[in-house]
Amino acid sequence: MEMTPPIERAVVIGAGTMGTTLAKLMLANRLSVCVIDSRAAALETCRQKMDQAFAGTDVDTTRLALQTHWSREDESSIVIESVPENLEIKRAVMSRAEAYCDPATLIVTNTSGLSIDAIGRDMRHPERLAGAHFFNPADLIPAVEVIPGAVTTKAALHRTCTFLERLGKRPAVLKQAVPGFVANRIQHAIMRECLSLLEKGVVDIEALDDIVQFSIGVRLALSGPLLQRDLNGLDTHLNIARYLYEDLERTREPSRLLEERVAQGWLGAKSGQGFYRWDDQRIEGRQRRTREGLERVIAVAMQHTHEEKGSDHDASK
Ligand SMILES: NC(=O)c1ccc[n+]([C@@H]2O[C@H](COP(=O)([O-])OP(=O)(O)OC[C@H]3O[C@@H](n4cnc5c(N)ncnc54)[C@H](O)[C@@H]3O)[C@@H](O)[C@H]2O)c1
Repeated sequence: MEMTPPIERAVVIGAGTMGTTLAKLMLANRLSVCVIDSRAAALETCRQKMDQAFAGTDVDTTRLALQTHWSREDESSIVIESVPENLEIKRAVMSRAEAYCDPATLIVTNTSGLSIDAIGRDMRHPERLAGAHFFNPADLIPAVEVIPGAVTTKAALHRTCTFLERLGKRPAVLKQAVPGFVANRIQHAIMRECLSLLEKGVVDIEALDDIVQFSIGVRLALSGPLLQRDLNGLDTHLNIARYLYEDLERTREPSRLLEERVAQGWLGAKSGQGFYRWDDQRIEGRQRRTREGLERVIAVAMQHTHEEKGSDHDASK
């Protein structure tokens, strides 16, 4: 059987929010990484963030290359496209990728929900293109949704998953692509209902956040919704679904409340005002504590899942 060599080099396209944490993930896992961005300033910021993140550690940051131009790549490289969520920009990147990569180079797109087939429409070899949807920050969050296009080969999906596992990730393969994939569909379903409850005046902002965080939020850190419903009882869930669904928000349009806030420039932390008020100090503190907190929550969630797997195994003996 023909053997494909292991991936030794990651080429990340786009040095933005995601590209920077992707580079961090690669370096922390001792991989060479080349980050390509059309803006030199974005590359400079990426360099500063890597120096900051790995100062005083044994991580070799000389494995990081920052370029505004492409280099030739072979099958020991993976290209991870992480440019803005715009079909034209992503298609242009695919065309550059094909010009510089040999046909066996694996290419993945970090799109949050665009069609993989639409991104690969003009490619000569779209069979080696898959979706690999990371979550922010990519160096911390374990899950990665892996999405096949209509012509993606099983071998390309398998290579993508093997690569992700080597990075310590938990790749989960979708059977087919749907807009927003899985996680964003669920996140938007939750937010549609949250915004509807605010609009109807059922609850205020702080109370809503408190209820969600300290009820379903903390539970979801330990088990997925289906496993949780098993423990709760499917009959109980059905009884509630029977009377509740007719009252849930079903709008096909984004919430008016959201439209109004964005129209008046209330974009969240980056504009100083969203649902809450923000200043630089508050943002910095929140980001630092969130990162530290996430590390702890992820460790607890991993440990819990590990113990559960062990006890399931014991029970089946
Ligand atoms: N931000 C998130 O939370 C998040 C989470 C998961 C997935 N994503 C997805 O990841 C992708 C990137 O998102 P982001 O938030 O990092 O965007 P971003 O705007 O922060 O960064 C994009 C970078 O791409 C660069 N760029 C633009 N055109 C380019 C080109 N032709 N060649 C090279 N570089 C180019 C820009 O200069 C910019 O630095 C999007 O598809 C987004 O949907 C984002």
